[in-house]
Amino acid sequence: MSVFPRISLKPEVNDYLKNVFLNKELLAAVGLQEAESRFQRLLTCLAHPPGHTCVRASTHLAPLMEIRHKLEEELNKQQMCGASTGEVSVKILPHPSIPDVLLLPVTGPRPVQQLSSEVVVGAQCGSAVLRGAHVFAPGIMASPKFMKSGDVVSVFSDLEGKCTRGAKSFQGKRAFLGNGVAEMDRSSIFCPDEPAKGIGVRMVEPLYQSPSFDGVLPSLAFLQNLPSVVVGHVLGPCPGERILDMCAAPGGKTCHIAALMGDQGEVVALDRIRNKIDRIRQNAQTLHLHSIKAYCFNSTQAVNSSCVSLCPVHTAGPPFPPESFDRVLLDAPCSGLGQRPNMAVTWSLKEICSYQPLQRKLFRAAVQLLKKGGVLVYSTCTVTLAENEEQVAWALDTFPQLTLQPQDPHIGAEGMLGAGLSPEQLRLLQRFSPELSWDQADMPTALPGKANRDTIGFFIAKFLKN
Ligand SMILES: C[S@@+](CC[C@H](N)C(=O)[O-])C[C@H]1O[C@@H](n2cnc3c(N)ncnc32)[C@H](O)[C@@H]1O
Repeated sequence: MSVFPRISLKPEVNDYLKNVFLNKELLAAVGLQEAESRFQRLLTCLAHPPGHTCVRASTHLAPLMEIRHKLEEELNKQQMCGASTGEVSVKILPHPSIPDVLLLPVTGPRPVQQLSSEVVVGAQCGSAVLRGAHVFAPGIMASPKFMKSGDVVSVFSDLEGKCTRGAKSFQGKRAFLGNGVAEMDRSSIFCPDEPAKGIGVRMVEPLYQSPSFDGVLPSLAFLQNLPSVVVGHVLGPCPGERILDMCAAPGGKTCHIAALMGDQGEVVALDRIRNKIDRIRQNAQTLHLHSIKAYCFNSTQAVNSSCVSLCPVHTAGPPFPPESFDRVLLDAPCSGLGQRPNMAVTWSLKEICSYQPLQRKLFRAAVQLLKKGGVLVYSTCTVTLAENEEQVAWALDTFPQLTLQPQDPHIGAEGMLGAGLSPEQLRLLQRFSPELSWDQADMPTALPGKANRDTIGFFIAKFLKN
């Protein structure tokens, strides 16, 4: 049964994306029927959560199997206390080829009966609930007039952001997420004097079942999408190196890089949004990582060409002299169209298309800041050609000193046709394309086999500066 049949897009965005997936090169290679079918599968799978929860284990602090065991104990304890949404004992599997990844199955959609008492949450909160979270009070938009702690309610996601906070009911476009028990009265959730914090509704019958990780072994288990963990490994940082993470907040990849270096060396993390810098620092502290230096800075301006040899390299913050870093990660701001689950994108085509120029400005800075012989990794969590393969074609044209490099691990698909790249170049790219296997006979039905294919949409390119 398909509960959220398709992601909802503005018609102009739908047409744009359809043209991407039905581009001439791809049509010539796979034919109209297969290209159409991939696009339709994409729209369907984006609305559903991946079939697993991916945990990056802090193997710089403890061996993987010890973390796996502790996590199983904790999550099973939670279930026995009735605090979790699960019914059967939690089984955690190590990823077959990535040494710091643990996988937990997500099951669903399950048949759940809708109730008359309804709570409506924002779309972002709704996506988190579909991935195993409880409903946190700030995410609640509407609740019944007399809702008391202990009431059993059905939870819905407001797909178009049209529900006003504090509403008593909502009839707009929404999706059912499952049933839960209110942990707060309505008056506390919408208290005008003090913003509500903590769990507002504890999910007991979620449509998609997976353990809630709220506060579980925070220093040892970090929730991260599988392709994002792959990025850290592809970058391949070594102890003692100096690494730049140009768009770093909230710091998931920054912390992974520092962990892979055994916390030896320096990881410089930049982000242009001030309050997000605290998240990077908090995450670094929670994961006991000391080699991270986080700065609020616009990375398009991170190169200081006038201070080539004057500035002491390892002490100053941004801007940096050219060729300051051994490796650079550009995990670029993007249109985010690969994110799952995502039931509705309300952005206009203009917004979707606004990222390519910014990504190029950031890329120029990245190339300048990288030492000769250094590695640059470019990644996005979107599915357009304009932000992925076309950027690679532009980069290879603009910077003759860059060459594409093989990636390790390479567990996703190759790059997508449509940007004029050669078959050899496409093979060096890594695109996570859930639509290739969604609903197909060759999709493994169980973990760990399913994990590499049933991911968010994501793109990774690795360059060497010669
Ligand atoms: C895809 S998110 C990064 C996610 C992060 N790498 C992680 O793994 O946790 C992109 C980030 O780029 C930041 N950003 C956007 N424009 C920027 C700029 N000009 N300079 C620095 N950061 C920027 C955004 O604030 C956002 O946090």
